Amino acid sequence: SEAATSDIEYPYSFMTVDAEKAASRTYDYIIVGGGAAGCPLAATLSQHYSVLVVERGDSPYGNPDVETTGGFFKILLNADDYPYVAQRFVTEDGVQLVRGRVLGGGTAVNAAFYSRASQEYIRNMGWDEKLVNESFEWVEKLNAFEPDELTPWSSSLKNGLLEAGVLPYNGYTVEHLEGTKISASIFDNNGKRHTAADLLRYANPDNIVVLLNATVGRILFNQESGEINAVGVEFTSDVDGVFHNVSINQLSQRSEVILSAGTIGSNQLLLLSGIGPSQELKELNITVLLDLPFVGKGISDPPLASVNLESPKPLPSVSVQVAGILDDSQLYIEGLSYSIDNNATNRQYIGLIGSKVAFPLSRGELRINSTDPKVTPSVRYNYLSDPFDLEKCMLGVRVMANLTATKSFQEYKFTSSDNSSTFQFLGPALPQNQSNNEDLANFCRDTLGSFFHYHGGCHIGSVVDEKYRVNGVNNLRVVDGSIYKDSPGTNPQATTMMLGRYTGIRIIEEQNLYHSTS
Ligand SMILES: Cc1cc2nc3c(=O)[nH]c(=O)nc-3n(C[C@H](O)[C@H](O)[C@H](O)COP(=O)(O)OP(=O)(O)OC[C@H]3O[C@@H](n4cnc5c(N)ncnc54)[C@H](O)[C@@H]3O)c2cc1C
Repeated sequence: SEAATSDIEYPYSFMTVDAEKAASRTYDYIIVGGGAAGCPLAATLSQHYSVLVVERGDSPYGNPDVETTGGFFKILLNADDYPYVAQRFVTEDGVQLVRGRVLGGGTAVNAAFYSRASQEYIRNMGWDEKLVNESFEWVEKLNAFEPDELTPWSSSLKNGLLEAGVLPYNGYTVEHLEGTKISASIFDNNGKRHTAADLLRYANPDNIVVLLNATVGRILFNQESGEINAVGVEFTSDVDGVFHNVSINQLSQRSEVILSAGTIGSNQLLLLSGIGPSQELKELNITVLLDLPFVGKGISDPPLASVNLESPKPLPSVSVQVAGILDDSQLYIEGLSYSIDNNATNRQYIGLIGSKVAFPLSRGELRINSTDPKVTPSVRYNYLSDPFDLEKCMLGVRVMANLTATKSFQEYKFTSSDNSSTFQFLGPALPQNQSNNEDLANFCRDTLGSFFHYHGGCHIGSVVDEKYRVNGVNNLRVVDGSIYKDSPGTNPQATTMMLGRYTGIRIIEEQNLYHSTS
């Protein structure tokens, strides 16, 4: 399919595909990637500084796959052909994942569940709790909606969790609370998705340019008196097909390039720019700018075990509305329903229950094996390699078995001619005997998947400092899910959008401090 052309009307006056024009001036901040973190960060910085966002994907607005609830499943099925809104990749472990390739990033292609990280996580990140709360509220004003009703599958899940003892019942809340809760969705009650791109409504339109269909290939630097300074980025535009360079305002000492290209994209861009483990870079003939051995190391993705039950009655396709949080927040039980078109007359309705190990100890690594920024690097998460993760996964399978044994799930059984009723599974059946550890472990391995909450690789300390500035380089920060060593536990988008806003405010504060002391 064709890339966007300049005559498409965008809802924001500052969105453009005119690469030449966008690159013809300098900016205080160049943000690479307009995803969950990049959009709120850009909107916030534009209140005081000039900002360019360079996003490889197109606009999410007017795209029914992005904007409607049913689109989510289509995205998962169709994620492949360039330049579709999602890009499929398969990890070295063999798990199929996708990445957003559209303004809004993951928030434009995800399962929409909106839930804040726990107070404990916020404290462990060293974040200021007051500013965190204000930043969450800022996001939620535009992007978080209380569902006015639960769909049949979500109701069964909620009631089943309560019957199975995942207590207390916390009702509707965006807070992280142990027990069973309904949380917000980034779909509103008319079924319209609100991506992180909506947070650009907060931007100062005179101070921001959002360039679409433009893929950054590397960061540009100058080196003076032994210092490495980021000065801009090089990108290619899908519209004019040529390379462009764009620079930060080098007269201002505080201008920066900020990577918000997501866990895969930000690690990849550091490596493509010569910042990373020197041996790996040399193997690809990339000139080493800075040997930073931990770039791409320690990445992680919470493993998921799941069961797919066929439903005897139609179920609407819906994303996640309910979560059971248990075992000291180590386990998250969530579910959704979808349908499969077998042929014109036969539609299969499926309810999925997934159990996620929230804080896995297994770690992996990301390596580039191509110098083409459009090619997803090779990633290995080593899912379930740590015995702790397997143990937690097995516990999750027991919970799912208890859940399906509750009254609330009996209506999903099929009755046979001899009047016996059984579940029909799409994929592996839940183990019959929950005390057989081997069966439980096999179920974890056979159904191994992901809710796409992968993160890490630019960890605080080893790659970036506590303000997310890349160690050993001036004017370069990373602000997105790649800074998380541990996952936010819950589904990460709320925390990552909050992080964009939070860091924007922090940068403005740093600048004010700088101006008032200089
Ligand atoms: C299928 C799926 C379902 C999910 N379900 C949920 C859910 O229900 N709830 C939840 O909380 N979270 C969910 N998530 C996770 C959540 O969406 C992500 O954690 C979050 O979007 C990550 O934010 P980020 O800012 O780190 O990266 P992203 O949001 O991925 O943003 C990165 C952006 O950078 C752009 N980019 C990358 N490389 C380049 C480059 N070289 N040049 C220019 N631009 C570039 C990308 O196109 C993208 O727009 C899901 C994710 C997926 C993929």
